[in-house]
Amino acid sequence: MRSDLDLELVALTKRYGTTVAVDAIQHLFHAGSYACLLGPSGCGKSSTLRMIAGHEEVSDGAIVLAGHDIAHLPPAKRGTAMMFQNYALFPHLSVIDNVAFSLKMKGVERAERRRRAGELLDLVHMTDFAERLPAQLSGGQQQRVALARALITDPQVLLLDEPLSALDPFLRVRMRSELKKLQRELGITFIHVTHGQDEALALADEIVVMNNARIEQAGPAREVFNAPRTEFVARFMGGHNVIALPKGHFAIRSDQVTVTLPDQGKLEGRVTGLEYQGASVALTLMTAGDQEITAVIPEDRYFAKPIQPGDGVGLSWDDTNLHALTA
Ligand SMILES: Nc1ncnc2c1ncn2[C@@H]1O[C@H](COP(=O)(O)OP(=O)(O)OP(=O)(O)O)[C@@H](O)[C@H]1O
Repeated sequence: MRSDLDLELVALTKRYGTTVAVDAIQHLFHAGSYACLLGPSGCGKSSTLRMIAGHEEVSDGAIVLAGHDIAHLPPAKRGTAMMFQNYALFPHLSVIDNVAFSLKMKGVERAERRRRAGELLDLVHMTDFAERLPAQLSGGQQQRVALARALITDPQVLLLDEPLSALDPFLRVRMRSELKKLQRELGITFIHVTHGQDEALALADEIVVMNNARIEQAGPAREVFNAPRTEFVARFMGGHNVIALPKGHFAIRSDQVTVTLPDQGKLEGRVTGLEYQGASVALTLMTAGDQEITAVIPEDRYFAKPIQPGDGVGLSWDDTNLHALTA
């Protein structure tokens, strides 16, 4: 259902000289949703985000927020705010002055901007650090300050460029659940750029997969993971095999491939590799037709009847789990 605060990209294009970084993309971000722009390095994610923020000029197309084309407005007038990868805090300003900065630029008087900044610091649990300088904070704390600073303008859309990439893996997982919680509490649209599939699956209501300057597939996280439409999406999301069958190319999840006795499968193969993964075991198999297939088996099932590299096996699946690929 469309709402007044949706954000729509209409044939949005970015060219740098002869390089087309974003090629006439079309997309509707529903108001209040958490969207992840996902794709490999160089696919055009950051250029898209920066155009929405107003930090990159639009070559062609429109960016419609709340019914108005904001593509040519200055960043502060768009109803969007951006949180940068390196947080971009002012090193000489205290935490609270960093957060209040954009209100100062707008001419809001000191008492009011400190009150508002205090509220935002409370929201991100950083009240106790209000008078510190950014250099006296950990990476995770700096990130909270950067979030508060972006949110102080009351944006309808918060844009986050790889917000978790500077954090260590443990903190990354913790901060990602905090981001999700914050988005739910605020009820505004978050658009989060990442090249991490796990991050996108964990956070997004909607995943927008980009490849070569275009949107390859967009939809709810579960749908994009379970029903990839192209070979690129199947491989990039991971956890899938792409197999060529007489009727065409199909994706099937590795945990939906079963290993049988050699003459009982749909395809015959040989085990070429074996990886213990804790809860499961990943078997790499080469079919008679030279296709590499991975089967992920629960570890108890594997150890009840272990098979070894070199063993001949059959491979089977439920045909309803095959997803036809269009490219
Ligand atoms: N300022 C620029 N001048 C020229 N080309 C650029 C510029 N910025 C980006 N590009 C090119 O545009 C394409 C898309 O870049 P972009 O940064 O949007 O991709 P990305 O998906 O965000 O990549 P990454 O994950 O590495 O940040 C790339 O081919 C890149 O080299």
